[in-house]
Amino acid sequence: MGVHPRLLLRRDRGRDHHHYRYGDRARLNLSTSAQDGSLILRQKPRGTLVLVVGPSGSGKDSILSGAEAALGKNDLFFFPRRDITRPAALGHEPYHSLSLEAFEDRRARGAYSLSWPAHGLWYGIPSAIESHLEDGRHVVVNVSRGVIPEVRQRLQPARIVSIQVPRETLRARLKGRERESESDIEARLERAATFHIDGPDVVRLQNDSSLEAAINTFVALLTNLNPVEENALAR
Ligand SMILES: Nc1ncnc2c1ncn2[C@@H]1O[C@H](COP(=O)(O)OP(=O)(O)O)[C@@H](O)[C@H]1O
Ligand SMILES: O=P(O)(O)OC[C@H]1O[C@H](OP(=O)(O)OP(=O)(O)O)[C@H](O)[C@@H]1O
Repeated sequence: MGVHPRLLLRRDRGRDHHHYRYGDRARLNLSTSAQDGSLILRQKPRGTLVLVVGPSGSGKDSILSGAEAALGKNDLFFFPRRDITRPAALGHEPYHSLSLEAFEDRRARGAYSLSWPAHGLWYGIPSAIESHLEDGRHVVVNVSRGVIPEVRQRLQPARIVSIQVPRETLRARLKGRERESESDIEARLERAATFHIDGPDVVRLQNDSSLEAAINTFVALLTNLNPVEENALAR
């Protein structure tokens, strides 16, 4: 005999509707009709995990921060803070700075949904994103291109927004940012060419003209997210 998943019932922060969950994927919303008081049962879609990826200096943080300014107060979206083993307040991304020891401890205790090393640092995305996704909220975050396979396996539906910038523009932007040394900049330019990102869940976003134009395109994409058909991903 097969094992049936548990049916979970929870009231959503005092609001006038309930969520039912059956197994990992099926979520049902039960609410009351304002017109005649009848009960309405709807399937609630899981939120999409939006990965902003691209080489160092391509504008990930700038585009994310513009989108957060536009949508951060909208309850349909969640923009998590990353944990980074980098000293505090280097650059404009509002991250949570911590020591390598503290990071390893948190990682061992399951505090991160995703984590990776890059540029001599460790990065972590808090595991809280998973309950936001389950609640139907879209989670938007800057990650390494290296975590894409894991996300495709474990955290569907996902959308990968790949930021595109010509190499010489990248070099000029990294110099202008004044966060890294010359040799760090060269290493980041080398790394820029090491990933090839493709698939039906990938959207390419050019950031070679004004930042405002790129932010507007990204915000339009976020407000029109449609899940990619799962069978398209399996191909
Ligand atoms: N469209 C753009 N035009 C001009 N400068 C930009 C543009 N997008 C980003 N920048 C600048 O380029 C630098 C790198 O951007 P940043 O957002 O830090 O990139 P990333 O997070 O991908 O490393 C920053 O100094 C930023 O202000
Ligand atoms: O594996 P890659 O795709 O090359 O990415 C490496 C790292 O670079 C980015 O971080 P961060 O925003 O701190 O660095 P950046 O500002 O220099 O891009 C990205 O979020 C990864 O953590």
